[in-house]
Amino acid sequence: MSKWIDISQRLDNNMVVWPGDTPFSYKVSWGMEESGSVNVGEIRMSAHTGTHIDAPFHFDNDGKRVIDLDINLYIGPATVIHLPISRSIRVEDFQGYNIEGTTRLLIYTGVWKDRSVFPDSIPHIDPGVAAYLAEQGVQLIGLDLPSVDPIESKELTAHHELTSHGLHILEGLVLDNIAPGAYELAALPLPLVEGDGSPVRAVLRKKE
Ligand SMILES: N[C@@H](CC(=O)c1ccccc1NC=O)C(=O)O
Ligand SMILES: [Zn+2]
Ligand SMILES: [Zn+2]
Repeated sequence: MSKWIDISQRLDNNMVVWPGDTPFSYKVSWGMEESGSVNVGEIRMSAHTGTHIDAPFHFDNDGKRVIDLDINLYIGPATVIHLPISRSIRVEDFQGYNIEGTTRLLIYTGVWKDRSVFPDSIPHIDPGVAAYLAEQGVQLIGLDLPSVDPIESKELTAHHELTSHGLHILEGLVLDNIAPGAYELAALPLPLVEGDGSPVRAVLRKKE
């Protein structure tokens, strides 16, 4: 059996987050000295920090919360493809890949090179891609980018289109050292009852 590979961003107090969003912070709020026995940490973060999933409630007041999402989509066979492009991701870009029957599709763009700076422009998912991928059987799309829409977008067209075609969104992956191919994925959200998103520990294992 090959080993599990971590494809998650590390969570530390210096990491970059969406412009204007809650900075990530971990601190020991109840230390050994005070408690007499243990260190107890406190985490403060946005649900859209680092490697995370979106729940439809993020962009739709009537949308599903994290607890309502089917956990089966976040574990299982996944295909990694490389689309090293800085323009938008279009239906044509998937020609030449056999993704038919792929439930979980992870896309490496390699565009977000310097992780110490939040990108001011990213390739977004073009209209039409959601319908095409849904037709191929894709139910989860993951990218090495902080969003599937342009950073400045307020309409979040791709988020809405993907969701209306039954595709679940996984963002902020680290796919730098991952060759294209067939893998197993695990990227489970936390059981956040009201969550609009959730951090995940995303891992991949090469299929034998
Ligand atoms: N759509 C992005 C997050 C996002 O749009 C956002 C995150 C935190 C604070 C503001 C945001 N968007 C504001 O227009 C995401 O899916 O993670
Ligand atoms: Zn998000
Ligand atoms: Zn998103």
